[in-house]
Amino acid sequence: MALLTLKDVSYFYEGTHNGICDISFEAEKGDFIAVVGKNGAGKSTLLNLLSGIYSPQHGSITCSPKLTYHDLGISPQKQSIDWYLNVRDNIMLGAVLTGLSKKESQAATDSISEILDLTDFYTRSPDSLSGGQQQRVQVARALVHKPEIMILDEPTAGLDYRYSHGLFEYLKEKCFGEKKLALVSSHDLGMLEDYCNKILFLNQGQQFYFGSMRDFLSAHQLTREITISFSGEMSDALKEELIDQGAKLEEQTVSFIESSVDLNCIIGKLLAEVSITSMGSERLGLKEIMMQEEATENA
Ligand SMILES: Nc1ncnc2c1ncn2[C@@H]1O[C@H](COP(=O)(O)OP(=O)(O)OP(=O)(O)O)[C@@H](O)[C@H]1O
Repeated sequence: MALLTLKDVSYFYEGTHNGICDISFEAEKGDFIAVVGKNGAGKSTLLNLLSGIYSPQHGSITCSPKLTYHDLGISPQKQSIDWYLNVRDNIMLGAVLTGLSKKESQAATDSISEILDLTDFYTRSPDSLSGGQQQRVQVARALVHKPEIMILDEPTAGLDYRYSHGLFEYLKEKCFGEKKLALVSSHDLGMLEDYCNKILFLNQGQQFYFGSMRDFLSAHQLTREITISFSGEMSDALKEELIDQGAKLEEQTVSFIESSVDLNCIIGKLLAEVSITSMGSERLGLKEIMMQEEATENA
């Protein structure tokens, strides 16, 4: 049973063709959804619609059972910290505004602050913190009241590896353990690939794919990336030919997507000029798949 249903949702910024068009999907309790797409694909527009910041100009967004604003935890891309409050009060405000008592709010603030390692900054003003520390305050404020639906727009922006992983571990536990729903955009595709069970892939405001992350990856991982290492000097003509065929050339390696070239032909041409020292292949990651799909779609 879907918790959140989007049907043909469109939104365009006034006087432009920019925005999102005909987005439809159903999200269930326990889903941890990666919202991906390159710059300008429409991720923030969609997340702002889900957050209620914008209203659809066409189509509908419904929740079943009906939830209130307090069931949402929202961390927008643009920072929304109250600069005149200290760190502790900023986070606590997120709890108090959802109707928790002062005592409950204090306990909830301590709990999320422990997880995001913010207790040492409690009395500090947000503008005395680093960008990554401010981002953690904003995320803590969005999550402090343990919302049913978490809408996080680039929550790991500015976070180092340790905090990004800590946050994704927390979200994983909330989604898969406590059956809450999270929709998260990020340019850290490796992290999304590792943690999320579903993916919404937007391209130029359109829905390119929505479904299981595993299915999306395995449908594309039939192709592999081949990397050939060589010694010797390659002629400029061969370099140009390889690049024309979509190969990536580095110092002494050439790599390309298996399905996009005639492998025997490339090996023949390489052997005519250089010595091949090793050859390996790797399954494509989410990043390579998206780059490949966007290139095909936009060609
Ligand atoms: N306030 C605005 N007025 C007009 N156009 C806008 C506005 N905000 C965004 N857009 C345009 O709408 C499209 C979608 O933007 P959006 O911010 O949703 O993309 P995004 O996928 O979140 O990108 P990014 O990865 O860069 O954050 C883009 O073409 C963008 O230029």
